Amino acid sequence: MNILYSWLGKTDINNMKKDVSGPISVIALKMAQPFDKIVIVANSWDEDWIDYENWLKKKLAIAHRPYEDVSINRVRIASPIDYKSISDVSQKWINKLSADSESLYINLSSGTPAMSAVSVILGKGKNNTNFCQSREGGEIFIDDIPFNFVAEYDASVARSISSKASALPVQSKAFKDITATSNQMKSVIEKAEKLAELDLPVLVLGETGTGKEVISNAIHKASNRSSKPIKTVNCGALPENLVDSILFGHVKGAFTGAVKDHSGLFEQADGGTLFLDEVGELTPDAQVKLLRALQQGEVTRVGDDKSTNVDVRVIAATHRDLSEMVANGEFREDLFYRLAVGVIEIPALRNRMEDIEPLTEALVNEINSTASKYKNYKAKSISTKAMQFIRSQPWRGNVRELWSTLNRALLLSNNVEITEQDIIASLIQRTKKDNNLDVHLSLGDVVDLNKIKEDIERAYVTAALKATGNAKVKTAKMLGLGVHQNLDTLLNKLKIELPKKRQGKKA
Ligand SMILES: Nc1ncnc2c1ncn2[C@@H]1O[C@H](COP(=O)(O)OP(=O)(O)OP(=O)(O)O)[C@@H](O)[C@H]1O
Repeated sequence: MNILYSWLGKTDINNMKKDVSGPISVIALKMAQPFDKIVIVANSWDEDWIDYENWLKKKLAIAHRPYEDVSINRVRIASPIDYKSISDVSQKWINKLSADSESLYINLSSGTPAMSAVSVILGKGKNNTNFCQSREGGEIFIDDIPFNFVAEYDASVARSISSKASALPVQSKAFKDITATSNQMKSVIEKAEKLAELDLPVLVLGETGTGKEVISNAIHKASNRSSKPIKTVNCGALPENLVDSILFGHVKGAFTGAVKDHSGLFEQADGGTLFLDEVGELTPDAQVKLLRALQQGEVTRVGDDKSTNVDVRVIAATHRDLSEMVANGEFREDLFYRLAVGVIEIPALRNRMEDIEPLTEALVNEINSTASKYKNYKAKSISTKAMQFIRSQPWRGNVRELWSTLNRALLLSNNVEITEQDIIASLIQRTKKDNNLDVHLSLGDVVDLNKIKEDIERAYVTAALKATGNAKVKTAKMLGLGVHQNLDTLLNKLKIELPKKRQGKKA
């Protein structure tokens, strides 16, 4: 039996809508030997599946090819660039289809580069797999990928096992200071440990203060490059006229002020790691320069006429949504795919509540130990009520905000046991500026202003109650309502009921 296996691509759908052949249909209709079965896997565009399947069947029937056994199968992946979930799905399908067929053809033209890469790696491990692609204009060709992945893989497994045996303690040590009690954070560390071993670019995502730099440094420390430097550059702070010089270096006399030869960060990180912090802030011009250096693996100092080869692993981090920036044309797609080979997403602290208490304890120990050098400093601990309060806070600035709040509380309070009040006094007061609504209305629009007002009131009252643990006086103060009776009026209007206070057991 001849089987065709493919991801469903956007081009396939778009072309179907124009009744024009796309990658899958070109291969299905033009391959010398017809397919007995066509298996398509997809994770989106559900609404078009039936149309697509019917359209393909019709085209096959017209061409007198088998058309009954065409199916689109739902698969779940974390994202179109998430290698782990793509590999899980592909492994299942490729194993099954390879066992069911004499010849399994895998279409590499549909789907994302990550999907094709995984298909090639998995398909190369089977003896009955062929890879095919289609070119614009309807031509198809069979790809003979002349590379023995299996032999290469065996050799690399042997290398990795021997390096693991000698490097294991170093690796776990690199991550040991990172508090990770929640399951979310445990899987972040697990992924980071795996990626540390593989010499691949890594993109670390997460809100500000979640620990992106800490994880990136640990990845470097746990990697085979740990004996070489990790160099950090804050891309948001790169002066536009000095980007080239900072990243690639310059020679004496290249510009006014270039009084001696200077190596750039790429050369300084040679053999090691370059950490590009806030990579989403790179200007378009700097993105082009960076991409070129990564593609060519060489850099040229400003004012020099020869280039130097560099061997640098790049770890990039950002709090911005890079995929959205790519979609909006603010970040180059080719650079994105180069950086986002391994992707780690660090969740916000408020979404991993189990970490708050152990983190607080670890940070308190660290602050106590640093402050022990002050003559009159006494080691502090956190009271149960203060810990409860800490757990109830949203920590919008994540671990960094928690750290600075604790630092202020421990250094400034005279209490050996830190109270809830000490923590409240140490919180940075944020003034909320949420009044800058940019509203546009067109003639004929109808707006229910009362409903909008009520939704806003409900959202703020609920959030404030959560933050204060339902304490009415504090909530009223937080919302600028004055006396707590005003809060009661608002709660009645919004029909929000507070949980009944527990009565103490009578003796
Ligand atoms: N899981 C953790 N365990 C212990 N300390 C942590 C953890 N996560 C973060 N920290 C501490 O929190 C602070 C902020 O971390 P880091 O600078 O890595 O955050 P970031 O995400 O890179 O922030 P930004 O986006 O603002 O650059 C640091 O002092 C770091 O040591």
